[in-house]
Amino acid sequence: MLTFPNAKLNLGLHIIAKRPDGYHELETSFVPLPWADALEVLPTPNAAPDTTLALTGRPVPGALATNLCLKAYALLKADFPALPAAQLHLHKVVPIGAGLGGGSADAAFALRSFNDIFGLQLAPAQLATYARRLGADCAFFLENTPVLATGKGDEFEPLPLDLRGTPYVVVWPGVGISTAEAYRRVRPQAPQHSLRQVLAEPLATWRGRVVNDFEEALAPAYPVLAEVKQQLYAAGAAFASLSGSGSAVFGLWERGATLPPLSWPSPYAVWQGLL
Ligand SMILES: C[C@@](CO)(OP(=O)(O)O)[C@H](O)COP(=O)(O)OP(=O)(O)OC[C@H]1O[C@@H](n2ccc(N)nc2=O)[C@H](O)[C@@H]1O
Ligand SMILES: Nc1ncnc2c1ncn2[C@@H]1O[C@H](COP(=O)(O)OP(=O)(O)O)[C@@H](O)[C@H]1O
Repeated sequence: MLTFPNAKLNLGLHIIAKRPDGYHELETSFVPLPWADALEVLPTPNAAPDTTLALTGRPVPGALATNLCLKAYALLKADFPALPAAQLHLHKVVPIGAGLGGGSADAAFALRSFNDIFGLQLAPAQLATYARRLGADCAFFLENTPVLATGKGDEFEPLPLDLRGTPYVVVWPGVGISTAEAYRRVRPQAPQHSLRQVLAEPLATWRGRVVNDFEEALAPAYPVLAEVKQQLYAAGAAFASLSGSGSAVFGLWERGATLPPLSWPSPYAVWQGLL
């Protein structure tokens, strides 16, 4: 089974409080971004006993066993001991440590592939429970529709936000930022605006009102983030922001606008198109 685990963008991100379990209470929104890895999951040929993962494309740091695709398999195997072995191939495209949720997307798509090819018949709510155990934002990628996320960023409500056809540019500035490190730099605070309310207003009104709290917290250590954001505004973006805990910065243009030619230094990675 071949799937294309896509990335996400965060539109606004309020870090409201630190919880007793060490996680943070959030308010954010997730929208799917059509920038994707490719993940093939097959039953092993001749019923070979071991699950394998071949990696191509962008290097994924860490030991193979820590790859979220294999962690997804291990989680199901613990509950379904008779689960046959699988042969996985992940072609990594989405930058890592980018705030684009690439690892979480791989995990969610892997869970769904195991469910389908091995006929586990897990209902959507059961798959979401497994996904939450793999990462706070992982369950978003099962439905992949715009949501407002609260709690640890794992409780979702549908968001009536239709950005289809909106031109976007996503810039990864050649450096990854660990999510845990980014949270350590933030001072939680109550938000000034209700994100749901501000996102209900036109894109043209979002600048300065749809706020990602990680931007201020990361600015001293990563000045490149503000530089890229400024360049996107200079190029005519209606709204620009850091995604999640960074390091990717994106710009959104009004529907029908033509994206200007933009050039970025190596080793930046850039993706653009229509949402
Ligand atoms: C920041 C966000 C915003 O959408 O996304 P990314 O920028 O990573 O894509 C998410 O909160 C990331 O979700 P996810 O990447 O699934 O996080 P996890 O693997 O569960 O947690 C990684 C680490 O981030 C911190 N963490 C995560 C979520 C949260 N609500 N509070 C936290 O403090 C914890 O230190 C945790 O150990
Ligand atoms: N399949 C995977 N793709 C990307 N990162 C993965 C994967 N499996 C495990 N990881 C680990 O997850 C971390 C980054 O996850 P990722 O979701 O890309 O971060 P972010 O959401 O901030 O972009 C890294 O430590 C990386 O080694």
